[in-house]
Amino acid sequence: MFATTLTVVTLMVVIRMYRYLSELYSLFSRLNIKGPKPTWVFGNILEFNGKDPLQVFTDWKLKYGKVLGWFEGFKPCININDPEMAKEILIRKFDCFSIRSTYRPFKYYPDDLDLMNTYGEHWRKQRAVFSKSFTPTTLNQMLERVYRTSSDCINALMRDIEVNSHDMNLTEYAEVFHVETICRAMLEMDDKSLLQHRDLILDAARQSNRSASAENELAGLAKTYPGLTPLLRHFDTKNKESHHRIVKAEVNKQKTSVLCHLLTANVLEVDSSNNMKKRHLTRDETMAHLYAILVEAFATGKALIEFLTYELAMHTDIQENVRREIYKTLGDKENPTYEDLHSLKYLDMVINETLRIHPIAPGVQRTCSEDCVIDGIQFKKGFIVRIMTCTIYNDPKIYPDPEKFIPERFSEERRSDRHPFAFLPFGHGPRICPGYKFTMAETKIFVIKLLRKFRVDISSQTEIPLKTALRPGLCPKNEVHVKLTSLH
Ligand code: HEM
Repeated sequence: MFATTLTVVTLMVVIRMYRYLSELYSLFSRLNIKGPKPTWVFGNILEFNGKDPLQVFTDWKLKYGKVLGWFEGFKPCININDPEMAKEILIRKFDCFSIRSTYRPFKYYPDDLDLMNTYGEHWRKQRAVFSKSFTPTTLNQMLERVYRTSSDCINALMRDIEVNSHDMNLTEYAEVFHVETICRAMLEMDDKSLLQHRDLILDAARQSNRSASAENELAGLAKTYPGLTPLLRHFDTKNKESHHRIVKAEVNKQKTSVLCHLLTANVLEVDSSNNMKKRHLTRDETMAHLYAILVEAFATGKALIEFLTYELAMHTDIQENVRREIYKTLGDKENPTYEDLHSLKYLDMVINETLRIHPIAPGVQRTCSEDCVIDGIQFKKGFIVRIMTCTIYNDPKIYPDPEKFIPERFSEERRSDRHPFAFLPFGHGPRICPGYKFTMAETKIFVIKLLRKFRVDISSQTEIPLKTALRPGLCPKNEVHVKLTSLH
């Protein structure tokens, strides 16, 4: 009797599973959305084995067009390879796509409260507070502290070039420059606190990005099968430990900029009697924002400096144009203001071209929160939607000779000929990266200081072409080496 019941139950489970899976994996053909054929349980993830994921996305675009559907394990995903559709999703239909799907599978409290991971009313209120940390006035105050850090970095390079026969491992300096910039400029840490906390912060940022890296099989498994995350997170030990260390660390609460703003800002809320009341951010909300700044800003900003310096070394004529613009626009002014930095138009173009060729954020991700139709395509609640900036950037119809480094593509004239959503290095719409003005300013300061002191060339150790990895943003896979020669 028991054996018969067991057989019947097993059979029913198998039939249900079969029905569920055949319905799931035929979803896109029923919706008339083209895409690679999925295999059961794995979906299309096996196609990434041993390949560059961005190349796989490009190949799919060439084969299936501007919108395609595929499966990450059991999760239905749609890739958007078209600027107009990107605009619909990020702006016009924002209410259906306001949720960001996570790309850091292992999160620890209070990360759930940061901007990356929240949505709805909570996100809207926190975002309003966070954005106010980056007004022109606060940016100018922060930049003063970036100058100090960049001067320290350039002095260290000056000191070390003799020892290293001019071949420099730029990655080491970019990492330290970047973490010190965040600590000094955004958290207004003094030298003593910096000495005390720098390594802790550096370790937390490294571990968080390592944990979410495409090279980490544990993260891959958790992203593909989110149901396994509670089990898998037990193995994410280094990231968890460094996260807890930093969340518990006491930060200087008296004199800080972004931190000070977050500590004193108010959010408006409706209380139980339906009255509006103001309240400060909780300690955990503040900590969540600070942690997000550290890990988001760290890897992206460091990668931008590495990619940019590599391109300047590869194209010394462009480097010379940038140097000329710096002297022509700023003269000998050591510490230009935020507005001065804005007038370096050619440098802007060089940075933008760097972000096009090396898309640090190769996609902008959303989860569809309600069924909707765009351009005849049916988006169902729960779909993961990725706007594939990388496939738009290497489309020869949008960017002719896409493999060539041509800053002039970003002149105002040439930009106005293109779709405004053909370039989205920091996303777009209400969820656009709140740190982009700071990043652009910080990167420009680094370049100004670097090019005033050194000529940058490739060295015998420069990897050409540069190999890249997704950790979780696009970054150089190995250390970036360049040759520096003092100009004085
Ligand atoms: C090269 C540097 C950077 C790149 C390429 C970059 C890129 C991006 C992108 C593509 C998004 C998603 C936007 C969207 O969904 O529409 C984003 C969001 C975000 N970024 Fe950045 N970012 C950079 C630097 C920074 C810095 C310096 C900070 C720190 C202040 C930061 C903090 C954030 C936060 C908190 C969000 C979430 C915003 C929200 O959902 O409301 N990022 N970033």
